[in-house]
Parts: sequence; structure tokens; C-alpha cells
Amino acid sequence: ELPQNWEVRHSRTYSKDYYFNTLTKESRWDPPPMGENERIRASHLLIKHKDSRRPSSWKEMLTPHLFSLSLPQEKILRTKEEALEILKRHQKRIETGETTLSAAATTESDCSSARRGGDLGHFERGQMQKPFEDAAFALEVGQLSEPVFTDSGVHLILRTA
Ligand SMILES: N=C(N)NCCC[C@H](NC(=O)[C@@H]1CCC/C1=C\[C@H](COP(=O)(O)O)NC(=O)[C@@H](N)Cc1ccccc1)C(N)=O
Repeated sequence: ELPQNWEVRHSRTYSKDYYFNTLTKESRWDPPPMGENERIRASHLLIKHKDSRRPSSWKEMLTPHLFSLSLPQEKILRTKEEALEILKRHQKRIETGETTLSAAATTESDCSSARRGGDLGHFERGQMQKPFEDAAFALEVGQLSEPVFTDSGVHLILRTA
């Protein structure tokens, strides 16, 4: 069997079969590899911490600093353990149906995808950091991950396609 959108066609010129992708219009002589779920779509909720590779976020810039007269805090100061605790609280609320990953990501995620309810769009293997990729590709569509650690911080991932 062939990956999605691929079909076998016959070339009269060379009187032999070839493979054609009806979506990308790509054609090739050898069969396309049956990658495991080559392309998926997912949303995520990212909570960063002080050791994140980029310890700042749109949220930290907008958080009203009631007690400090200084400029909005640029650097995220929470520890990795605190970030995990925050994320586990969101995980529980999503799992009990109290909220959705999209709603939680919109207000809580430290990733700029927050503005799209955490949606990352479609991606293939090789694009995301390995722990994120491995977790996302292991999910069934509609399934929520356990907390996943990458250099960016701690993520909850929902596979959407
Ligand atoms: N859709 C893609 N192909 N975008 C490139 C992904 C690059 C990839 N990113 C990651 O692996 C993690 C997991 C998901 C998000 C993410 C990290 C960061 C946040 O962490 P930070 O970089 O501050 O450490 N968000 C992003 O990258 C954003 N562009 C995701 C995004 C935002 C808006 C719309 C679509 C996608 C990597 N190889 O670093």
C-alpha cells in the first residue's frame, strides 16, 4: 500500500509503471517510502522556565507588574520544577474537560503559537526538537501527551491530524 495521495500510473512512453502524488503532482519511478505518519498536525501549550533556551515570552512582556515600578519583566524566572507543576495543573483541567488545550494555550502558552490556540500547523519529522517530535508522532489523533521536556521548556501536545 502507498502513503496518502500517492497512486501507481502507467507510462506508455517507457511502458512501465511509475508513482504519482495527486496532491504535490510529484512523479517518481521508485515507490515512495511508507514513512510512519510522515506529516501530522498538533497544538501545544508551552511553559518556559529560567533554563529555557529563550527564557522570554509574549506573556512576560504583557503581565502587569503591580508590585514593581520597573519595566515589564523580560526574563522568565520560574524553575523547571515550577513550570512542570503549572503544566500538570493545566493537564488535569484539560483531561477533566474543565478546559481545552486550545483555550489554555491561548492565555497560558509561552509560545507565539498561543495566538492560534497553540496550533503549530502540519509538520514532518526533522522539523521539531526530537523529544517533541517523538512524543507528537507517538500520539493518536485527538490524544493529549504527558509533559514533554525540550530546550524550549515543558510542553503539553495535542495531536489534531
Ligand atoms: N511549525 C514550525 N515548523 N515552526 C518551526 C519550529 C521550530 C522547532 N520548534 C520546536 O521544536 C518547539 C516545539 C514546537 C514549538 C517549539 C518552539 C518555539 C517556542 O520556543 P522557543 O523557540 O522560544 O524556545 N516555537 C516555535 O518554534 C514557533 N515557531 C512555533 C509556531 C509559532 C507560531 C505559528 C506556528 C508555529 C525547533 N526545531 O526548534
